[in-house]
Amino acid sequence: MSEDLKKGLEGVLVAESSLSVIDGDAGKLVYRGYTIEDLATGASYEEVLYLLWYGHLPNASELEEFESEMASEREVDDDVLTTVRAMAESDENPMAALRTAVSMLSAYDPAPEDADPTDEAVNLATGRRITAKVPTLVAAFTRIRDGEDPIEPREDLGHAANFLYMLNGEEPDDVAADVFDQALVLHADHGLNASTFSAMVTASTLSDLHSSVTAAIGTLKGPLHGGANQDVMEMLKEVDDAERDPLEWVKNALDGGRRVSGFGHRVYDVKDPRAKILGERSKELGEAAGSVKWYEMSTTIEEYMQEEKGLAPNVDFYSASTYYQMGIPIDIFTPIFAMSRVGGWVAHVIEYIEDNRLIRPRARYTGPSPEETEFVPIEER
Ligand SMILES: CC(=O)SCCNC(=O)CCNC(=O)[C@H](O)C(C)(C)COP(=O)(O)OP(=O)(O)OC[C@H]1O[C@@H](n2cnc3c(N)ncnc32)[C@H](O)[C@@H]1OP(=O)(O)O
Ligand SMILES: O=C([O-])CC(=O)C(=O)O
Repeated sequence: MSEDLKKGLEGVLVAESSLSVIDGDAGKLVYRGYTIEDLATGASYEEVLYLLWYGHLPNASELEEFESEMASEREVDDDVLTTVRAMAESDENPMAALRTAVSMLSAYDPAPEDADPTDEAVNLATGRRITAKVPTLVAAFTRIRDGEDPIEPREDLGHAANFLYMLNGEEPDDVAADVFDQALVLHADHGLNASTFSAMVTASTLSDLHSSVTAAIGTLKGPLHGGANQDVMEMLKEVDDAERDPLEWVKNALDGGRRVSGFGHRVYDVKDPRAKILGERSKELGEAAGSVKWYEMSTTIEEYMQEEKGLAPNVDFYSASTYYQMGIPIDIFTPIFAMSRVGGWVAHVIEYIEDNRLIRPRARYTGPSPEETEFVPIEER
């Protein structure tokens, strides 16, 4: 075995996957053969879930049946809502609350306790239930935290529109529902990103799907991964509130050795194709509201980061101002990412464990050898 050390597993191939592929030089993303641009403009989040989970785009009747199955699974048990309330009232971090709530869902899930963890039909049904319930958990947490009562899901709305309805208490207009649905499509899958890999590591021990998704949520939470969308908006707000020059803020951050959230990527060397689409949405939302200040601030920073650091924006950079202009609270930007990516986590787990092998890399040992140490019993230390 080669002793080459690949810190952060950069470039290491660990699995085969037919789910999504990234061309990091050209800035292209494809789900099962379909470009992200075609899917973002032509397919709903439910269609993309179907594509990822069942291997092909649904026809009209397949989609209708799938949408109604998903919609019928949205409600969560009262015990789970009680725990969500306790976490919201004690101001728990929204991603931590989501991680706990998803873990708790398993206690109320109808899948048999002794189900074979590699049973695809069981995993598809469980994955569908988890994916259907995540928006209900996020909306309930946010409303309770903001001093409002949670709103029950509706079955007659699509996945995106129903979430906005549960969040705001009123049906979204078509523009809001479309922009949000598109954001869900764009975030659904992205190769072996850290949270997906985390889900796969858990699944590879033949653990259960709730455990995999719980592990993935914990991984997505970090600021180097999904947590960056919240950090981007906090940066833009800080600059705006203090009426500072955005470039002065960015230079200061870089001079202080800090990273600018929303820039850089392990796989893309050029602008993330999702950032291109979300940038357009951010601009359109600004134009509709009569001010493109968030978009302009973002493009100013983008140009500077590209010229000075050679770093291009990733998906989190423009999702931030898109969500903000839709009135979504900043600290649920990352739970919204999870709401979409759960589809990808489920798909990768099912794909990987079909031909499972325990994921277990090695570390190069740099500690002392037994010749360099002498064991001393505790009473003599
Ligand atoms: C959905 C997603 O997960 S997209 C990514 C979201 N995360 C962020 O936006 C956080 C900011 N970005 C980053 O921290 C990184 O670009 C990552 C974590 C996304 C990718 O990291 P890696 O591929 O491991 O690159 P690595 O961390 O080795 O960085 C390479 C160099 O670029 C620099 N760099 C990378 N990103 C940034 C950034 N956003 N701001 C400033 N410098 C950066 C690093 O400091 C490093 O410089 P050095 O070689 O002089 O030390
Ligand atoms: O692929 C990655 O490393 C991070 C990312 O953009 C994503 O998960 O969407």
